[in-house]
Amino acid sequence: MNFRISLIQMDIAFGKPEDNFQQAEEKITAACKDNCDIIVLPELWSTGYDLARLSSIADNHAKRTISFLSELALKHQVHIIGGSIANKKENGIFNSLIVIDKSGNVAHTYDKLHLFQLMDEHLYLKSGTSSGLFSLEERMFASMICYDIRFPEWIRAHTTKGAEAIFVVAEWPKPRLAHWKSLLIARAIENQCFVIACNRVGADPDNVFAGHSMIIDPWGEIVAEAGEEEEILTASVHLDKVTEVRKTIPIFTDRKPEFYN
Ligand SMILES: NC(=O)CCC(=O)C(=O)O
Repeated sequence: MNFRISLIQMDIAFGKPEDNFQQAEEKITAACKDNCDIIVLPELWSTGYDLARLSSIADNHAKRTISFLSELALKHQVHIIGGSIANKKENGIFNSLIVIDKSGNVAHTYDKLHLFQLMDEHLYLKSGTSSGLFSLEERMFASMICYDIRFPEWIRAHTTKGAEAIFVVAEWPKPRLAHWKSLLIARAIENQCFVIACNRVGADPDNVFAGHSMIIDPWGEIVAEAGEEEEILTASVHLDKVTEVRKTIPIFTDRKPEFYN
């Protein structure tokens, strides 16, 4: 099975949801002209890391985001991995990834598990408790948010349950670009799965972001890689490659989890 996937590598207006909703709509509409099956947005795409103002700009129970993305998904008949957004719930604000299927329904939500202290997430956000596992068109995937890629055991917990591709949404800063690339390639090789990673570009008051969104195949080869400017990166992903690589080097049958703790 093939999916044509478009990553929206965008700049994000700091703390300005109105501007970001408008540009997300324009970019999703542009990506859909290229006949993609799945669209991916970056982390915290509607607010950026304006954490100090989240109590006034976070989306209340993700209502606005869900209705906005559902309408676009239905209109263009496209699945949307809706990046992540600041999601205000009764018990705090979460960094929530939302997947909308092409019928406009919420297929999955995942609240970021590992909060990134270097960017103060632990001071403003609550850590999630949900799994990243989800399915679209009867294929299993996993969702991860940025810092999560530094936790191989968390990603492994999803590939042992059948995930064939990992979607990563990110606001990854430029000084650690080498880590971004190496970690994504390592996660693809060790899990023999596709890694589909959408980062942002531009800057906020504290960071300059790296871009270099990429799609990596289960052999660790880069299928497509963006530069450091705004871009819609589109490529086809052939999921049969996962089975092929897992047959060639059968790590999932050779592993000995009983020795790992
Ligand atoms: N937004 C994030 O989680 C950033 C993670 C990051 O920069 C890292 O080095 O890890």
